[in-house]
Amino acid sequence: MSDNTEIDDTPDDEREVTGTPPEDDDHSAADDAGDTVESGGAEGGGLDDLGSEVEVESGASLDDEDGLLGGLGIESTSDIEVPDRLVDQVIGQDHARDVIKKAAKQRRHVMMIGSPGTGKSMLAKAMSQLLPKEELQDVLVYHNPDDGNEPKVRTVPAGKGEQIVDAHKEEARKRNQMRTFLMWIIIAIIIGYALIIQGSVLLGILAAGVIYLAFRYGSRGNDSMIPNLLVNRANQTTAPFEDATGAHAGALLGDVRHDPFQSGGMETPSHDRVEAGAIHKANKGVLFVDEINTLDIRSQQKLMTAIQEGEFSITGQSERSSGAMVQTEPVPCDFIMIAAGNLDAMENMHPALRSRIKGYGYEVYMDDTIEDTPEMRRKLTRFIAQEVENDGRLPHFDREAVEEIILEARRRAGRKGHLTLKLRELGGLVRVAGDIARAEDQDVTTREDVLQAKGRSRSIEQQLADDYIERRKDYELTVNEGDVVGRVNGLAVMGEDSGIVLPVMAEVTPSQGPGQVIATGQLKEMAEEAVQNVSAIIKKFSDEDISEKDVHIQFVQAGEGGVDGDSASITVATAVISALENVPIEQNLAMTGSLSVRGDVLPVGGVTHKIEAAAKSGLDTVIIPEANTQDVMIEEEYEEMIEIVPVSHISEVLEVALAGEPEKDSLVDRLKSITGKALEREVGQQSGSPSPQ
Ligand SMILES: Nc1ncnc2c1ncn2[C@@H]1O[C@H](COP(=O)(O)OP(=O)(O)OP(=O)(O)O)[C@@H](O)[C@H]1O
Repeated sequence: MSDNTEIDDTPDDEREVTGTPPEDDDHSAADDAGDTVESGGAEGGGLDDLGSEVEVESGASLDDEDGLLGGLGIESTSDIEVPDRLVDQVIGQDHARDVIKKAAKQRRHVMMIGSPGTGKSMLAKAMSQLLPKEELQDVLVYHNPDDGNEPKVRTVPAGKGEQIVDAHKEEARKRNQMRTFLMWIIIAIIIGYALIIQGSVLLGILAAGVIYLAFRYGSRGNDSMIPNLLVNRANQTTAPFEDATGAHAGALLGDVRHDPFQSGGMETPSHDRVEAGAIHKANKGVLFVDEINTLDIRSQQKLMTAIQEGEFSITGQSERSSGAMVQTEPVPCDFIMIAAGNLDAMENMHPALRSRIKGYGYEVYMDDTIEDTPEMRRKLTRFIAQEVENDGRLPHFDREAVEEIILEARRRAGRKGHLTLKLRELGGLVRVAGDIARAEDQDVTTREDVLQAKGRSRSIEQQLADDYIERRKDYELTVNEGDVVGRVNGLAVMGEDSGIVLPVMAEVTPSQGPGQVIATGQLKEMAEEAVQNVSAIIKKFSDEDISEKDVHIQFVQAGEGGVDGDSASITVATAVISALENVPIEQNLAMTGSLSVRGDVLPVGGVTHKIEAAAKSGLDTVIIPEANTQDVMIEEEYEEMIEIVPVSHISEVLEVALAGEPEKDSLVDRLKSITGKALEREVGQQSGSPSPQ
């Protein structure tokens, strides 16, 4: 199979998978051959062909589309042929891939916004492979005899530059040979004259020295005729790809080196000190700038000029250097720019540069996840093959190892029915697993290796979170049994992929003046909002008005972890109700959820990691928002350890979390007896807003 192979874009539910490759007269392999720019949105790899090309394992049927490998009948990833073109190696990101193909054809700029490791620079590189390499040019800088500080710039077809420089060098060499020959003749004559006619050896040596120096420095002029090959595109197999991420002005826009001698015959001619910037090296190719907002504003402005003009003179970037005196004629920089970054990058980039890209190009948002279909699982299998082949040293993965990686891709998606597209990180797992197998001299990487790799390739946050959980156990800080008034085990996330138990304590005291919410640190705002939201509910169901009391909230050891948004607001509300009513809370449970003013429990992020943290901390029940149930993808080992209770209303939270029976007619009693919908209605009426249907 090659990049020219048949491509199956048919949706899974429409395609019948059989042992023979699907036939498609309109899209034959020959159609794709030689297609440099447009592939009609098709993707290479032809994974659906695999069943016919590789031996199908007994029992592994291609009709088994629900299998983890999407029905692929392979024994290991070595049975998969990796497409040659980078654009065909991209997994998912269909929109971005189509845009790249279109933009390559139309020579448009592209802005790609999205999470790290989702394939932005890979696509940019892929674009450079789609551009015609016939247009590539070499750039030469020549000495300008009229103005030494304004070197001349000339372009020639790729490969010609070297020939021109060689020809000049040869000419200079011949001229130097002639001069040297002449010099020695003159020296011989002078020495002969001094010895024979004048009879003075000293005079002869002095005269010879003077002549030698005169010839030596006089001949330097010859070198100044040799042009400087600023951009050399000889032997280039694709259009250039230049990564200017984090480049300082000189590396981006070109520079002229300082010359300490500057005059007196020792100086280096200015054209020889000119250095190309990434914008010039990217001429006729792709300039990729990640985190574009980190470029200083001056560089962004100049980049904009370069985009507009398609050429940009090179000058010394340091004002105090002699290079600043030099400014070349305009140097071509006709590149396609791919600006990348996360959402912040977009907000902080120079508005004129942004509008330039917007006006003359495309903007793409990269996907973090993709729907989990048999087709995608087949592609993920190919991804593993790609990573193994690109590394060059790793053993291929057997079926079970591939299955384990696909399960991990599901887990990392954090969304039911999806697979992660943060493939750099997943590729990291593939490499660690492969390294483990290699260290053991295995022929293939097995499921065991992947499981070991998962343990080893934990992020810093995961390691910190586990350490934190262990330390809390050591100091017996995690309370996981009995019941306590005003204390609730909350849950928080650390980084992107780990959770911790974050207890919240509340105390309600009479206030001297108007009541306040007293909480410290960055969580103060969230605590205040949570208390405000719960106060409407409390007011409705009791004679208490907590706005007349001081509510103290403490996030125990919150400095060690983070709370995302308001994901601890049901925790705060429960702790406040418990403290106010003096009703204890079960300590064997933890909770996460966001509280609305009407008492609804709204979805939050990182539930899987939070649930796992609760299990690791020895808790046996966890309350999560009902809307998050579809996101739960905890590891098998935790499934037995913890019961997950989905809730949609604060009344259900209290039902589960409060210990013992509340006093008749108390706030808690009333709250517990009311269903979510009824409470919604009552609070809705109280606040004068219509209740939802
Ligand atoms: N969609 C994808 N398809 C195939 N491989 C991918 C994809 N996304 C990432 N990878 C793998 O991850 C590696 C890193 O991806 P890449 O550098 O393109 O990410 P990025 O989005 O540019 O990230 P960053 O913004 O951090 O530079 C790639 O070389 C490739 O191995």
